[in-house]
Amino acid sequence: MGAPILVDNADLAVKTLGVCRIDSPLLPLLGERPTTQHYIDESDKVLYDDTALMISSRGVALDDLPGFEPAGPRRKIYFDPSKTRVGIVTCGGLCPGLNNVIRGLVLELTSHYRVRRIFGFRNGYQGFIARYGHDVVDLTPESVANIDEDGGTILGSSRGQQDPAEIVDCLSRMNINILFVIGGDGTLRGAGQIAREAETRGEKIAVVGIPKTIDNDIPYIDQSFGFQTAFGKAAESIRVAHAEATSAPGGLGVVRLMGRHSGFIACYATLAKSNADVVLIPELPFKLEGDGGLLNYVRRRVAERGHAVVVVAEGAGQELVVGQPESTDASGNRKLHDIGPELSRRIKEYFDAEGIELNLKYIDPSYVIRSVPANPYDSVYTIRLAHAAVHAAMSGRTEMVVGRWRRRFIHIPIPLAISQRNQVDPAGDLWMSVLEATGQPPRFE
Ligand SMILES: Nc1ncnc2c1ncn2[C@@H]1O[C@H](COP(=O)(O)OP(=O)(O)OP(=O)(O)O)[C@@H](O)[C@H]1O
Ligand SMILES: O=P(O)(O)OC[C@H]1O[C@](O)(CO)[C@@H](O)[C@@H]1O
Ligand SMILES: [Mg+2]
Repeated sequence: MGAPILVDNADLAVKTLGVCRIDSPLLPLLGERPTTQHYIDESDKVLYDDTALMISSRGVALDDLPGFEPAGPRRKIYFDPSKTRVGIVTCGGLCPGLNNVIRGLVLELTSHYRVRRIFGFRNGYQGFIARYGHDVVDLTPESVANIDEDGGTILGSSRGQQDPAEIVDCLSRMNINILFVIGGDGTLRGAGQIAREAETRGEKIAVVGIPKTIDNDIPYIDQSFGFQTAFGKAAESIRVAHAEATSAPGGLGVVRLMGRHSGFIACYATLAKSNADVVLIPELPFKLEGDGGLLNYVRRRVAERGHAVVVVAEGAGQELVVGQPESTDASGNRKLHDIGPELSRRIKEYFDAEGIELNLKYIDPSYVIRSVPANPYDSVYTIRLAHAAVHAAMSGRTEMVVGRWRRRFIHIPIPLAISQRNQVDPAGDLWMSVLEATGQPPRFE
């Protein structure tokens, strides 16, 4: 049986604004380097398939094998640096490393390419829209020098739909040639619209994204920046919950972590601090009642060990919260019901009804995990993504994001990056590791 063919070369082709005629200022650094494990030449590609079955199922010649365009500096670039004007914007929820990306972009643009004008647009896509009255910020090596020491984003962020035509009007008025967009799936949808609006008008504006998501829900990326910092911080809450639970009779810690549609934070935080007994993720519905239900399992676990810790991702068990109104945020994302308190209430009720002592401590680190500065791993990762984004934009790539696929830095067309959501695969080895670490059954049903 052949493996399914997921994408082909047409899906992976990145748009360019035109022929590159200008020698890159980085040329002296580039030399003649062959592709190795540590470097990939611009003429090469990073293969999409990496198993023999996937490759053989295509029945194609090597040239036709789908491969991502590698990131990195090009020998020829599209934009003349001395005349290039750049914009940077951050949108959506916070993520560790946003300031690192801004800093990395500014330093690479100025130090190597000698770009002179870089504008920071304030408060997400609102920053382009005149009626909001947000000033633009001049970004210089001096103004970004130490911003990586702080969480958040010096530019501010926002949610809420803005008109791509108005955004392109603004970019044209300001003669901006390159726009760097740092944001999640919604932001990248917006970035795609901006790139296409510019294209329709015949404007040569490169729109390059740096995908941001603590939920790690953007596909075709090994892991998103800030994710490691976020789950590391989340793991501290699991440790706290465990300490509380083990220090009281009938101790139970319930930890609610972010993750709307993807349970990666819950899984990784649990594996990082493997003393949770149960992990609940949005990808796997669960039943509370009955022999195979969660309540019975938690009761048994507390009886056997004297304590237990339950980790629940915010998008898990939404169907269990009834009678609350449905709503959306400014960007149209569904606002989730708060599963943490509801789950705690149901567990308490159950233990009360069974007449079993319970000392439940509820912990929700909430925004703490995403507003902290990037850890050293994410600091390295963000600066490398920023470098890759600058090289891509200067060479005229557009409607694309930078990413890392199997440890290689690559270019991903925006339509592909927003084509689906990255989720924990209940049949995959990550979830298997979670089951191994917690000892919980594969399903509560
Ligand atoms: N479907 C869409 N089409 C065009 N633009 C969008 C769309 N969804 C969101 N946007 C734009 O992207 C911005 C950010 O979107 P959103 O609030 O969904 O955050 P996000 O980028 O997905 O990040 P997060 O991971 O925090 O949700 C919004 O200000 C909005 O203008
Ligand atoms: O409260 P806010 O800022 O709208 O964002 C909350 C959401 O943003 C995220 O952190 C993603 O950016 C989700 O995990 C969370 O549900
Ligand atoms: Mg989103």
